[in-house]
Amino acid sequence: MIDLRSDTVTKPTKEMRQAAFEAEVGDDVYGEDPSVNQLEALAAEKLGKEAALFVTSGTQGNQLAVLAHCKPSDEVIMEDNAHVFVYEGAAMSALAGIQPRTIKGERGAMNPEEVEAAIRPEDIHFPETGLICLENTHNKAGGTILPLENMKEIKDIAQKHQIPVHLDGARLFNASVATGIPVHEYAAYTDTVQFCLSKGLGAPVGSILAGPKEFIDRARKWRKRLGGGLRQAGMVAAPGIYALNHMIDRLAEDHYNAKVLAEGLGDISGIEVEGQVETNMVLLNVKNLGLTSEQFIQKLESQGVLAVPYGPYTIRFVTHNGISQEDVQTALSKIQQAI
Ligand SMILES: Cc1ncc(COP(=O)(O)O)c(CN[C@H](C(=O)O)[C@H](C)O)c1O
Repeated sequence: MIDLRSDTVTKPTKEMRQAAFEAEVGDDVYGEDPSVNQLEALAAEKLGKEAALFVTSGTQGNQLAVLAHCKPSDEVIMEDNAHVFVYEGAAMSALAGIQPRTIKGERGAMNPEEVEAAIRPEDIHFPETGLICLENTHNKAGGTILPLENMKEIKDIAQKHQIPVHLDGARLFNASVATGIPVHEYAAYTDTVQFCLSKGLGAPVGSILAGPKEFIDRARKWRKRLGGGLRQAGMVAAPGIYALNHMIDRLAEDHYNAKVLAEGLGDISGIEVEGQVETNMVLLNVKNLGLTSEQFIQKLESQGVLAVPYGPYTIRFVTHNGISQEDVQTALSKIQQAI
Protein backbone atom coordinates (compact mmCIF):
# COMPACT_ATOMS: atom_id res chain seq x y z
CA MET A 1 0.00 0.00 0.00
CA ILE A 2 1.18 3.53 -0.82
CA ASP A 3 -0.36 5.49 2.05
CA LEU A 4 -0.99 9.10 1.00
CA ARG A 5 -3.86 9.65 3.47
CA SER A 6 -1.88 11.82 5.87
CA ASP A 7 1.51 12.54 7.40
CA THR A 8 -0.03 11.23 10.63
CA VAL A 9 0.70 7.71 9.36
CA THR A 10 4.49 8.16 9.62
CA LYS A 11 6.15 5.40 11.63
CA PRO A 12 9.02 6.07 14.06
CA THR A 13 12.52 5.63 12.63
CA LYS A 14 14.81 3.02 14.15
CA GLU A 15 16.73 5.86 15.80
CA MET A 16 13.50 7.03 17.44
CA ARG A 17 12.81 3.51 18.70
CA GLN A 18 16.34 3.35 20.11
CA ALA A 19 15.84 6.77 21.76
CA ALA A 20 12.59 5.51 23.33
CA PHE A 21 14.33 2.39 24.60
CA GLU A 22 17.17 4.38 26.16
CA ALA A 23 15.06 7.27 27.45
CA GLU A 24 15.56 8.45 31.01
CA VAL A 25 12.13 8.59 32.65
CA GLY A 26 10.40 9.83 35.79
CA ASP A 27 6.92 10.82 36.94
CA ASP A 28 5.94 13.76 34.74
CA VAL A 29 3.00 14.74 36.98
CA TYR A 30 5.70 15.67 39.51
CA GLY A 31 7.70 17.30 36.71
CA GLU A 32 10.37 14.62 37.10
CA ASP A 33 10.60 13.03 33.66
CA PRO A 34 13.98 14.27 32.34
CA SER A 35 13.14 13.42 28.71
CA VAL A 36 9.81 15.25 28.77
CA ASN A 37 11.50 18.23 30.45
CA GLN A 38 14.24 18.21 27.81
CA LEU A 39 11.70 18.05 24.96
CA GLU A 40 9.62 20.90 26.43
CA ALA A 41 12.70 23.08 26.94
CA LEU A 42 13.98 22.35 23.40
CA ALA A 43 10.60 23.14 21.85
CA ALA A 44 10.17 26.37 23.84
CA GLU A 45 13.64 27.49 22.80
CA LYS A 46 13.00 26.78 19.10
CA LEU A 47 9.76 28.78 19.22
CA GLY A 48 11.15 31.62 21.34
CA LYS A 49 8.51 31.03 24.00
CA GLU A 50 8.94 30.95 27.78
CA ALA A 51 7.59 27.44 28.31
CA ALA A 52 6.10 24.43 26.56
CA LEU A 53 3.91 21.45 27.39
CA PHE A 54 4.13 17.97 25.83
CA VAL A 55 0.59 16.93 24.90
CA THR A 56 -0.89 13.77 23.42
CA SER A 57 -2.12 15.28 20.15
CA GLY A 58 -2.57 18.44 18.15
CA THR A 59 -6.23 18.44 19.10
CA GLN A 60 -5.37 18.28 22.79
CA GLY A 61 -2.87 21.11 22.34
CA ASN A 62 -5.41 23.31 20.56
CA GLN A 63 -8.19 22.60 23.04
CA LEU A 64 -5.96 23.21 26.06
CA ALA A 65 -5.11 26.57 24.48
CA VAL A 66 -8.80 27.45 24.20
CA LEU A 67 -9.46 26.31 27.78
CA ALA A 68 -6.49 28.23 29.17
CA HIS A 69 -7.12 31.43 27.16
CA CYS A 70 -10.91 31.68 27.37
CA LYS A 71 -13.86 31.52 29.77
CA PRO A 72 -17.22 29.88 29.03
CA SER A 73 -19.41 32.13 26.80
CA ASP A 74 -16.40 33.64 25.01
CA GLU A 75 -16.35 33.77 21.22
CA VAL A 76 -13.28 32.54 19.29
CA ILE A 77 -12.51 33.82 15.79
CA MET A 78 -11.11 31.26 13.33
CA GLU A 79 -11.02 30.54 9.61
CA ASP A 80 -14.04 28.82 8.09
CA ASN A 81 -12.19 25.55 7.38
CA ALA A 82 -9.88 25.63 10.38
CA HIS A 83 -9.02 22.26 11.91
CA VAL A 84 -10.28 23.53 15.28
CA PHE A 85 -13.66 24.18 13.62
CA VAL A 86 -14.00 21.21 11.28
CA TYR A 87 -12.04 18.29 12.76
CA GLU A 88 -12.04 18.57 16.57
CA GLY A 89 -15.57 17.40 17.27
CA ALA A 90 -16.80 20.83 18.38
CA ALA A 91 -14.55 20.33 21.42
CA MET A 92 -14.31 24.06 22.14
CA SER A 93 -18.08 24.20 22.55
CA ALA A 94 -18.41 20.88 24.36
CA LEU A 95 -15.47 21.35 26.76
CA ALA A 96 -14.92 25.10 27.02
CA GLY A 97 -18.40 26.51 26.37
CA ILE A 98 -17.04 28.53 23.46
CA GLN A 99 -18.94 30.06 20.54
CA PRO A 100 -16.88 29.73 17.34
CA ARG A 101 -17.00 32.68 14.93
CA THR A 102 -15.70 31.76 11.48
CA ILE A 103 -14.35 33.97 8.69
CA LYS A 104 -13.90 32.70 5.13
CA GLY A 105 -10.21 32.96 4.32
CA GLU A 106 -8.28 33.07 1.04
CA ARG A 107 -6.22 29.85 0.86
CA GLY A 108 -6.52 29.71 4.64
CA ALA A 109 -5.52 33.31 5.37
CA MET A 110 -8.18 35.51 6.98
CA ASN A 111 -8.44 39.16 5.89
CA PRO A 112 -7.16 41.23 8.86
CA GLU A 113 -9.89 43.84 8.33
CA GLU A 114 -12.54 41.13 8.50
CA VAL A 115 -10.94 39.78 11.67
CA GLU A 116 -11.10 43.24 13.25
CA ALA A 117 -14.71 43.66 12.12
CA ALA A 118 -15.57 40.32 13.78
CA ILE A 119 -14.25 41.41 17.19
CA ARG A 120 -17.22 42.08 19.43
CA PRO A 121 -17.58 45.57 20.93
CA GLU A 122 -18.48 45.89 24.60
CA ASP A 123 -22.26 45.44 24.79
CA ILE A 124 -24.46 43.67 27.32
CA HIS A 125 -26.00 41.64 24.48
CA PHE A 126 -22.78 40.49 22.78
CA PRO A 127 -20.40 37.62 23.50
CA GLU A 128 -16.84 38.68 24.31
CA THR A 129 -14.09 37.77 21.83
CA GLY A 130 -11.69 35.64 23.86
CA LEU A 131 -9.21 34.40 21.26
CA ILE A 132 -8.19 34.54 17.60
CA CYS A 133 -7.01 31.23 16.11
CA LEU A 134 -4.70 31.00 13.10
CA GLU A 135 -3.56 27.87 11.25
CA ASN A 136 -0.19 27.60 9.49
CA THR A 137 0.14 25.62 7.30
CA HIS A 138 -3.57 25.47 6.57
CA ASN A 139 -4.71 21.88 6.21
CA LYS A 140 -8.05 22.15 4.41
CA ALA A 141 -6.68 24.77 2.01
CA GLY A 142 -4.12 22.19 0.92
CA GLY A 143 -1.15 22.75 3.22
CA THR A 144 -0.92 26.41 2.28
CA ILE A 145 1.41 28.80 4.09
CA LEU A 146 0.05 31.84 5.92
CA PRO A 147 2.18 34.84 4.85
CA LEU A 148 4.17 36.31 7.74
CA GLU A 149 2.71 39.75 6.92
CA ASN A 150 -0.83 38.39 7.32
CA MET A 151 0.05 36.97 10.74
CA LYS A 152 1.71 40.26 11.76
CA GLU A 153 -1.31 42.35 10.73
CA ILE A 154 -3.69 40.09 12.66
CA LYS A 155 -1.43 40.08 15.72
CA ASP A 156 -1.27 43.90 15.66
CA ILE A 157 -5.08 44.06 15.57
CA ALA A 158 -5.36 41.49 18.36
CA GLN A 159 -2.84 43.44 20.47
CA LYS A 160 -4.84 46.66 19.95
CA HIS A 161 -7.95 44.89 21.25
CA GLN A 162 -6.03 42.97 23.95
CA ILE A 163 -7.10 39.61 22.54
CA PRO A 164 -4.63 36.66 22.49
CA VAL A 165 -3.67 34.84 19.30
CA HIS A 166 -3.23 31.05 19.21
CA LEU A 167 -1.53 29.38 16.25
CA ASP A 168 -2.53 25.90 15.26
CA GLY A 169 0.91 25.21 13.86
CA ALA A 170 0.46 21.46 13.45
CA ARG A 171 2.69 21.76 10.35
CA LEU A 172 4.53 24.99 11.24
CA PHE A 173 7.87 23.35 10.48
CA ASN A 174 6.63 22.62 6.96
CA ALA A 175 5.92 26.33 6.51
CA SER A 176 9.34 27.21 7.92
CA VAL A 177 11.24 24.77 5.68
CA ALA A 178 9.28 25.91 2.61
CA THR A 179 9.89 29.63 3.20
CA GLY A 180 13.21 29.60 5.04
CA ILE A 181 11.59 31.69 7.79
CA PRO A 182 12.53 30.28 11.23
CA VAL A 183 9.60 29.02 13.31
CA HIS A 184 10.35 31.56 16.05
CA GLU A 185 9.67 34.38 13.56
CA TYR A 186 6.20 32.97 12.85
CA ALA A 187 5.70 32.33 16.59
CA ALA A 188 6.58 35.96 17.35
CA TYR A 189 3.18 36.94 15.95
CA THR A 190 1.30 34.62 18.29
CA ASP A 191 0.77 34.33 22.03
CA THR A 192 0.65 30.53 21.98
CA VAL A 193 1.55 27.87 19.44
CA GLN A 194 0.70 24.20 18.98
CA PHE A 195 2.81 22.05 16.67
CA CYS A 196 2.76 18.33 15.94
CA LEU A 197 5.69 16.01 16.50
CA SER A 198 3.63 13.12 15.12
CA LYS A 199 3.05 14.38 11.58
CA GLY A 200 5.83 15.25 9.13
CA LEU A 201 8.41 15.24 11.93
CA GLY A 202 7.73 11.52 12.20
CA ALA A 203 7.44 10.97 15.97
CA PRO A 204 4.99 8.26 17.04
CA VAL A 205 2.99 10.40 19.45
CA GLY A 206 2.39 13.94 20.52
CA SER A 207 2.43 17.63 20.04
CA ILE A 208 3.81 20.66 21.81
CA LEU A 209 1.87 23.63 23.19
CA ALA A 210 4.12 26.63 23.86
CA GLY A 211 3.61 30.10 25.32
CA PRO A 212 4.12 32.26 28.41
CA LYS A 213 4.97 30.30 31.57
CA GLU A 214 1.81 31.30 33.45
CA PHE A 215 -0.27 30.20 30.45
CA ILE A 216 1.53 26.85 30.21
CA ASP A 217 0.99 26.31 33.94
CA ARG A 218 -2.75 26.84 33.39
CA ALA A 219 -2.75 24.55 30.35
CA ARG A 220 -0.88 21.88 32.35
CA LYS A 221 -3.55 22.06 35.05
CA TRP A 222 -6.30 21.73 32.42
CA ARG A 223 -4.50 18.74 30.94
CA LYS A 224 -4.43 17.12 34.40
CA ARG A 225 -8.14 17.89 34.97
CA LEU A 226 -8.89 16.07 31.71
CA GLY A 227 -6.88 13.05 32.82
CA GLY A 228 -3.93 13.96 30.62
CA GLY A 229 -1.32 13.83 33.37
CA LEU A 230 1.61 11.86 31.95
CA ARG A 231 3.83 9.56 33.99
CA GLN A 232 7.03 7.99 32.56
CA ALA A 233 6.28 9.64 29.19
CA GLY A 234 9.96 10.02 28.40
CA MET A 235 9.60 6.91 26.30
CA VAL A 236 7.44 8.85 23.80
CA ALA A 237 9.08 12.22 24.42
CA ALA A 238 12.53 10.94 23.42
CA PRO A 239 11.45 10.27 19.80
CA GLY A 240 10.13 13.84 19.79
CA ILE A 241 13.55 15.13 20.81
CA TYR A 242 15.08 13.11 17.98
CA ALA A 243 12.49 14.54 15.58
CA LEU A 244 13.31 18.14 16.51
CA ASN A 245 17.03 17.45 16.17
CA HIS A 246 17.02 15.42 12.96
CA MET A 247 13.71 15.45 11.06
CA ILE A 248 13.06 19.11 10.27
CA ASP A 249 15.25 19.72 7.21
CA ARG A 250 14.08 16.54 5.47
CA LEU A 251 10.57 18.03 5.20
CA ALA A 252 11.91 19.59 1.99
CA GLU A 253 11.91 16.05 0.53
CA ASP A 254 8.18 15.75 1.24
CA HIS A 255 7.60 19.11 -0.43
CA TYR A 256 9.61 18.01 -3.48
CA ASN A 257 7.70 14.73 -3.69
CA ALA A 258 4.37 16.59 -3.45
CA LYS A 259 5.40 18.82 -6.35
CA VAL A 260 6.46 15.81 -8.46
CA LEU A 261 3.15 14.10 -7.65
CA ALA A 262 1.17 17.22 -8.62
CA GLU A 263 3.07 17.57 -11.90
CA GLY A 264 2.44 13.92 -12.75
CA LEU A 265 -1.25 14.22 -11.87
CA GLY A 266 -1.50 17.31 -14.06
CA ASP A 267 -0.53 15.12 -17.04
CA ILE A 268 -3.41 12.70 -16.43
CA SER A 269 -6.46 13.71 -18.46
CA GLY A 270 -9.63 14.20 -16.45
CA ILE A 271 -7.73 15.06 -13.25
CA GLU A 272 -7.40 18.68 -12.16
CA VAL A 273 -4.91 19.68 -9.46
CA GLU A 274 -6.48 22.36 -7.22
CA GLY A 275 -4.29 25.36 -6.40
CA GLN A 276 -0.51 25.35 -6.08
CA VAL A 277 1.48 22.85 -4.02
CA GLU A 278 3.20 24.83 -1.26
CA THR A 279 4.24 22.08 1.16
CA ASN A 280 3.41 18.37 1.48
CA MET A 281 -0.19 18.26 0.26
CA VAL A 282 -1.79 17.89 -3.17
CA LEU A 283 -5.53 18.50 -3.69
CA LEU A 284 -7.05 17.09 -6.84
CA ASN A 285 -10.49 17.28 -8.37
CA VAL A 286 -11.93 14.22 -10.11
CA LYS A 287 -15.31 15.67 -11.24
CA ASN A 288 -14.29 15.50 -14.89
CA LEU A 289 -13.87 11.74 -14.51
CA GLY A 290 -17.59 11.50 -13.69
CA LEU A 291 -16.69 10.11 -10.28
CA THR A 292 -17.13 11.35 -6.72
CA SER A 293 -14.09 11.55 -4.47
CA GLU A 294 -15.35 8.52 -2.50
CA GLN A 295 -15.77 6.46 -5.69
CA PHE A 296 -12.31 7.37 -6.95
CA ILE A 297 -10.74 6.63 -3.56
CA GLN A 298 -12.24 3.14 -3.69
CA LYS A 299 -10.73 2.59 -7.14
CA LEU A 300 -7.40 3.88 -5.85
CA GLU A 301 -7.51 1.51 -2.88
CA SER A 302 -8.05 -1.44 -5.23
CA GLN A 303 -4.83 -0.32 -6.94
CA GLY A 304 -2.96 -0.05 -3.62
CA VAL A 305 -3.03 3.71 -3.09
CA LEU A 306 -4.68 5.29 -0.03
CA ALA A 307 -6.05 8.85 0.11
CA VAL A 308 -8.78 10.83 1.89
CA PRO A 309 -11.76 12.77 0.49
CA TYR A 310 -11.66 16.55 0.97
CA GLY A 311 -15.03 17.34 -0.59
CA PRO A 312 -17.55 15.74 -2.99
CA TYR A 313 -15.01 15.69 -5.85
CA THR A 314 -11.77 16.66 -4.08
CA ILE A 315 -9.11 14.24 -2.84
CA ARG A 316 -6.11 15.00 -0.63
CA PHE A 317 -2.73 13.32 -1.00
CA VAL A 318 -0.09 13.95 1.68
CA THR A 319 3.58 13.09 1.27
CA HIS A 320 5.67 12.14 4.29
CA ASN A 321 8.72 10.24 5.53
CA GLY A 322 7.12 6.94 4.53
CA ILE A 323 6.79 8.00 0.88
CA SER A 324 9.86 7.78 -1.37
CA GLN A 325 10.41 9.24 -4.83
CA GLU A 326 9.85 5.73 -6.21
CA ASP A 327 6.55 5.52 -4.32
CA VAL A 328 5.44 8.74 -6.02
CA GLN A 329 6.15 7.29 -9.47
CA THR A 330 4.41 4.03 -8.58
CA ALA A 331 1.41 5.96 -7.21
CA LEU A 332 1.16 7.94 -10.44
CA SER A 333 1.05 4.81 -12.59
CA LYS A 334 -1.51 3.22 -10.24
CA ILE A 335 -3.64 6.37 -10.35
CA GLN A 336 -3.53 6.24 -14.14
CA GLN A 337 -4.65 2.59 -14.01
CA ALA A 338 -7.49 3.46 -11.61
CA ILE A 339 -9.09 5.71 -14.22
C1 LIG B 1 -3.92 21.69 11.07
C2 LIG B 1 -4.14 20.58 12.06
N1 LIG B 1 -4.26 20.91 13.36
C3 LIG B 1 -4.46 19.95 14.30
C4 LIG B 1 -4.54 18.61 13.95
C5 LIG B 1 -4.82 17.60 15.05
O1 LIG B 1 -3.74 16.80 15.26
P1 LIG B 1 -4.00 15.40 15.98
O2 LIG B 1 -5.06 15.62 17.03
O3 LIG B 1 -4.47 14.48 14.90
O4 LIG B 1 -2.69 15.02 16.55
C6 LIG B 1 -4.41 18.23 12.60
C7 LIG B 1 -4.51 16.77 12.22
N2 LIG B 1 -4.98 16.61 10.90
C8 LIG B 1 -5.30 15.26 10.50
C9 LIG B 1 -4.81 15.09 9.07
O5 LIG B 1 -4.42 16.12 8.45
O6 LIG B 1 -4.83 13.95 8.58
C10 LIG B 1 -6.80 14.99 10.60
C11 LIG B 1 -7.57 15.79 9.56
O7 LIG B 1 -7.25 15.38 11.84
C12 LIG B 1 -4.21 19.23 11.64
O8 LIG B 1 -4.10 18.93 10.34
